Amino acid sequence: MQKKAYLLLEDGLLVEGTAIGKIGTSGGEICFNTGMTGYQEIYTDPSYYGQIIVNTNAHIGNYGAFDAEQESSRPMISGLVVNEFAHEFSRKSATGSLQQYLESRNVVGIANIDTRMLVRYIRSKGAMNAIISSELTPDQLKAEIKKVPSMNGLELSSLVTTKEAYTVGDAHAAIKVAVLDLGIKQSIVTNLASRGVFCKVFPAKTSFAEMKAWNPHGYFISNGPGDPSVMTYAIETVKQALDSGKPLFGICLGHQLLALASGISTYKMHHGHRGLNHPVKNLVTGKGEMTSQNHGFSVNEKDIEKNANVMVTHVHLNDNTIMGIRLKDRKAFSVQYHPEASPGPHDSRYLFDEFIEMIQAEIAEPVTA
Ligand SMILES: NC(=O)CC[C@H](N)C(=O)O
Repeated sequence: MQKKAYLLLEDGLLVEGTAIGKIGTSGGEICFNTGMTGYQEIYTDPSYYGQIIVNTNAHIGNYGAFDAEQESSRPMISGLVVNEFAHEFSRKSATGSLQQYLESRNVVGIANIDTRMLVRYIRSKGAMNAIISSELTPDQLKAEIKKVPSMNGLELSSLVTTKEAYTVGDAHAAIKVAVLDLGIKQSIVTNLASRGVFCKVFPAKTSFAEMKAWNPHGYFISNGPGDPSVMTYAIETVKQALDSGKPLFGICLGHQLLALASGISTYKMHHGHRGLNHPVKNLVTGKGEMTSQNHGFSVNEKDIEKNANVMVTHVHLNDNTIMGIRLKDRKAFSVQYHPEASPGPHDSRYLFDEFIEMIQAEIAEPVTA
């Protein structure tokens, strides 16, 4: 017999389903991802820390779990909501079932939920907190959900960043990049290292001076969870990295921090973008890209209009939100979406090449002091 579970939303919507993963109670901000594949990469993306994920794909778990398909060492999500959950899996290389994977890693989930209804609900009401439980009554949950912190104003990177700095790639490579880990996805580092970059990944609160002492040719600012506007320590690091004149590239949270360091504010979106087929237009080349996205905050369009030093390079074709910026007086650029796309289409991987070309140009003709 499957155990009963409840999902309660902050505004009082209560839905009943069946327990998956670990028996327990867990709260967070509820958001949905429309990707049809790549569930394990999504659950282990540290940008999702503090969030309950609704997978819109109707079947989840069919291909089991596989150790190599992780974006970090463990699932980072606060909970999981699915429609039909596959307890059986059909892939030879799988290391186990998704149920075993979630249970052994303490992820609380709920299945047999009308996810289509739920997504339409979140889309109309906006982002909000939720709680899942396979042990508490609906009345107990009403008290419990009040303890879940709001994503607005929440700093989370320091909870998911690496404790110690580490290196990835060939130590004799011609290019060295200092990576600020605010909750980085492994495939971002892999994308840099596979292009011949020697990376040193630093903990979130590392001072700029410490990163500079390693003598990198460029700086990379990673993705990560939480509200960028309260990350004063990281905004300061980005400002100093910009002042150094060395090339800088930011992805997602790193993009938001480049904007904040340039005097442009960020805001919480109504319900965010999370999926694998978000259409983006590159305004420089005029080309379209299908992109992988996962963000709930965005860079303020109005502030950009007032800042002559910031050029918009990419926009979202569904809602015109800012998807990429470049500074006119610095070798610095960033995108709101995920060019490493794990999971997702590989249309935007050229951005890693552009970063490397920028570094090569700087090495050939340094403009830095
Ligand atoms: N993937 C990310 O880096 C997410 C950035 C930020 N936490 C947001 O939700 O917008």
